[in-house]
Amino acid sequence: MEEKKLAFIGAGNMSRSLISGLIQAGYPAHLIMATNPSISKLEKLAADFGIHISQDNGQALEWAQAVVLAVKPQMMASMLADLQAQGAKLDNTLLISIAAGINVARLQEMTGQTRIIRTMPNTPSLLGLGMTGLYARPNISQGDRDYAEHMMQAVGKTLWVDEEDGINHIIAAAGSAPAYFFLFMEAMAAHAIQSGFSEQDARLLVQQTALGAANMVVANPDTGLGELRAQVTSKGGTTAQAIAHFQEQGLEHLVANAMTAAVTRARELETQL
Ligand SMILES: NC(=O)C1=CN([C@@H]2O[C@H](COP(=O)(O)OP(=O)(O)OC[C@H]3O[C@@H](n4cnc5c(N)ncnc54)[C@H](O)[C@@H]3O)[C@@H](O)[C@H]2O)C=CC1
Ligand SMILES: O=C(O)[C@@H]1CCC=N1
Repeated sequence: MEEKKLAFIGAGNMSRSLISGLIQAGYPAHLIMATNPSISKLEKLAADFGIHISQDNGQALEWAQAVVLAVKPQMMASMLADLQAQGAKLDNTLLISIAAGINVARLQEMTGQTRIIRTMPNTPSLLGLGMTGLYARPNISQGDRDYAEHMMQAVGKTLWVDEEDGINHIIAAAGSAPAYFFLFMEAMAAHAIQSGFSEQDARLLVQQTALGAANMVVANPDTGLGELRAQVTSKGGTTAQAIAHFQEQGLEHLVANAMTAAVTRARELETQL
């Protein structure tokens, strides 16, 4: 991929995931910078990955050819206003936002520029197993689209959406979704512990099964998810009882409602931030 000088503004969980994935994929550390108000996270990033660090967003902007906007959505407006008050110029930089709930129109207002790509990654990017949605308006060049796509492909899979609201559905299906699986695993592990397993053994049982199930899905692209489930579910057996219980309790409905709640919140943020 093209190797631009790339700055991450906001050195939190998601920046760490992306930086780690990029370094593992061979992106040169000397072409990456991260900024944060507090030094501790920065020092850890520098120690772990050998990247440049700075507490000065203006310095990062001056240095970088592409900038990942990775602060919390609620911090974005003030962070960008501070930058502009310092006299920082945003015009010549490709801006790649990973923030939930801030649309391109709002980012244009906040930055006074239009070279913006909106993305929605997720934390498994840390391991190169991310899933990222991307959206760009028609004004964005193919070169900039390719750069953002290749950057995210270095840390996982990518999917472009044609309509910006598609990003909100990516949030529900991928950005927020690792947490759904963690919640499910937490519930399973808690019950396994109640059944007498040690914490360590409960975690082993759950994590190895989740890993195996995910790999079964990946290894069998032509087999439907329902079919994979059916292969585990012997007629009159134990799985059938568990699945029947999930279905009687409305699991599908619950999942759909939870995903809708994530989309609703993303849209709500878009009107507030
Ligand atoms: N955590 C996740 O799974 C995902 C998060 N996102 C988006 O990524 C963004 C960051 O989320 P997280 O990494 O989870 O949050 P985080 O809170 O871990 O990281 C944000 C970082 O920004 C720093 N920060 C605050 N003000 C700053 C400023 N003025 N200049 C520079 N840095 C500043 C904070 O100190 C913090 O380290 C959010 O906009 C979120 O919507 C997107 C996809 C997934
Ligand atoms: O919870 C959030 O708002 C962010 C966006 C997707 C994952 N974390």
